[in-house]
Amino acid sequence: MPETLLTIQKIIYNYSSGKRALDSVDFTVAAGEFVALAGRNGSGKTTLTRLAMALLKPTGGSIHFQGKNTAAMTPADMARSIGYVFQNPDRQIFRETVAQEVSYGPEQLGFSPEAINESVAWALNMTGLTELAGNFPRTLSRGQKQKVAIASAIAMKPQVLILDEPTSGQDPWEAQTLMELLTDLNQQGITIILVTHDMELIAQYAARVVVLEQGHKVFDGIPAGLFDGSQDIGAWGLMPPAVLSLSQQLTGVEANCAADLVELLGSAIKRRREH
Ligand SMILES: Nc1ncnc2c1ncn2[C@@H]1O[C@H](COP(=O)(O)OP(=O)(O)OP(=O)(O)O)[C@@H](O)[C@H]1O
Repeated sequence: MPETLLTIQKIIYNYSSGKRALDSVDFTVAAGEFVALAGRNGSGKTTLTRLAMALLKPTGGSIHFQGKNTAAMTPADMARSIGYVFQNPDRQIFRETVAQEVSYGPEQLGFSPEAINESVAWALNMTGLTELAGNFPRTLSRGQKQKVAIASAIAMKPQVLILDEPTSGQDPWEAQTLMELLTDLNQQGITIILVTHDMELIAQYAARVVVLEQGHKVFDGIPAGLFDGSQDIGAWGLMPPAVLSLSQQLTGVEANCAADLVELLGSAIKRRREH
């Protein structure tokens, strides 16, 4: 059985305004998972990930990483285990070249010069940025900047990567390339926690989805279980992916993505011709 990496137990978080953003949420993540964290605006997703990174301290409950209580840990401590990619890549890009940007984290963590070179080369290669190593990051496209942010996070060799809406503001092509990158990273053993509103991405890429609603966890299971009609997802501000609704109507079978729908329709047409 895969090792449990992150264990969030009965977490409560109140902002200083008195707003209770999370109320008794349990959330565990095992090594190698690809989990989506969904929920309407203000449901508590960012608060939960910021707690996991020790950027916030819980009002109640506990957070353990690999069995160790993180109460006394700082964001810098957590950065060794969990990489965080912000929604807006401009928030975390400030060095002169892509390579310098990506080497910043490993330098801060005290990697040896050899280890820095090795991890930067690996991270640039994984994200397809090797050719752009000498470029000025701010002149890159939004999708490329997002990849620089991901390269910077994975160069620290974290076990878990948390991404907050990484495809927002990207065209469908960039979004798909980015999701394929996350799938590759997951296959290389990096655990992925993806914060997203995008149900199409959840259906196509995530193995598990956790839904928050007004600071409560209301669903934790496989994406198909979220979209099979057994849950009142409209009450949580969610809509099933269009491709899934369409495939149910046209073929009576659920397709997770457009490619699956094309295949299902192709076989349905073939069967009809044969009869
Ligand atoms: N700094 C803050 N001070 C007071 N309340 C806050 C603060 N940050 C967030 N909140 C409130 O806490 C609740 C949860 O916010 P959070 O940002 O975690 O939600 P979210 O699901 O990430 O939303 P979004 O999808 O819009 O990013 C919301 O009601 C929000 O208004």
